Amino acid sequence: MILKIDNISKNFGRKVALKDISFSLEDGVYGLLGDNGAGKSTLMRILTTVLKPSSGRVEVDGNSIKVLGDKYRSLLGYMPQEFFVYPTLTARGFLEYMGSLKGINEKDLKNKIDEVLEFVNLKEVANKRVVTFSGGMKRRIGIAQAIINDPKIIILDEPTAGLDPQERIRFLNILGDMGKNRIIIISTHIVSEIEAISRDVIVMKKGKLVEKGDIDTLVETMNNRVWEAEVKPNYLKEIEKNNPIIRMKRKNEKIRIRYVGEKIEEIENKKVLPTLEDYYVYNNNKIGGKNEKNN
Ligand SMILES: Nc1ncnc2c1ncn2[C@@H]1O[C@H](COP(=O)(O)OP(=O)(O)OP(=O)(O)O)[C@@H](O)[C@H]1O
Repeated sequence: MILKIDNISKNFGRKVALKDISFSLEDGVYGLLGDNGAGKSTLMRILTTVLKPSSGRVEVDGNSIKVLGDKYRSLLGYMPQEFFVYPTLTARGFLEYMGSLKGINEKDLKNKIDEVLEFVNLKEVANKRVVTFSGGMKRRIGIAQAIINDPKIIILDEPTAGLDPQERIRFLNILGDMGKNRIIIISTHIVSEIEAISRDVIVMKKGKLVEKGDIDTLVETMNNRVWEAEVKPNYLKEIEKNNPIIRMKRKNEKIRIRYVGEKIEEIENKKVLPTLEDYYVYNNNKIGGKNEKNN
């Protein structure tokens, strides 16, 4: 299946939320990265037909999703950042409701519900009301409803927010497997999650597409640009002027840092292998960061 996003723009009044976004996706898991307000949710809402674009079109295998209508929606699974659940509904009741909305017949629905409850690790609380769930449990029931119709396109808006580390790993592993014959798009602020399960990443900034590419190739561009060093705390400000700091950890009276960019000759450095986070922070800082403001 090929999902093509062709010249999509979206304005809210005078606010330009998306500007001329174009790219194509084939089966696989894609990470969608971008700072707050970059336009990730707006793009996802357009892909799920919740919002109409101001201009441009989305196609599946050459057919406009506007023309496909319900046929397209039957291929979709969507977990928004927030969703409404009737206060009286139990987890099972909610999935019955969502499953019937998605046209799953009664005979298959029970098995399907058991399967997805097992998948998201909520079988034991199947008969508890969703309003009583913790944030992480609500996230998981959101994932369950998104996948109940075995969708070919799954769109998850920050699905791991509120999950504890163990649940997060379990969830990411299964998603990786599910991407073999589906298109899965996941937005997250946690760059390492994308690296763990996606081959490709889509980077957005201020409503524009900055990059779409193979993670390994993008990360390679950071070879010889990532360093670790131990510095005195009062030297940090100096470093930050030109080199974004990725991580820091106190070590006795010094601070151990990981930074990106040109090597700072005045300190002792260790060259380290780059990650997607290094790539993201380095490039995010360059485009629209300090450098652009100075122009
Ligand atoms: N309904 C709306 N009305 C007006 N402006 C909106 C609306 N929805 C989004 N925006 C604006 O469009 C821009 C993109 O928002 P969007 O929610 O898509 O970003 P995001 O990348 O998902 O951010 P976050 O990571 O914070 O969820 C923001 O400036 C936002 O304020």
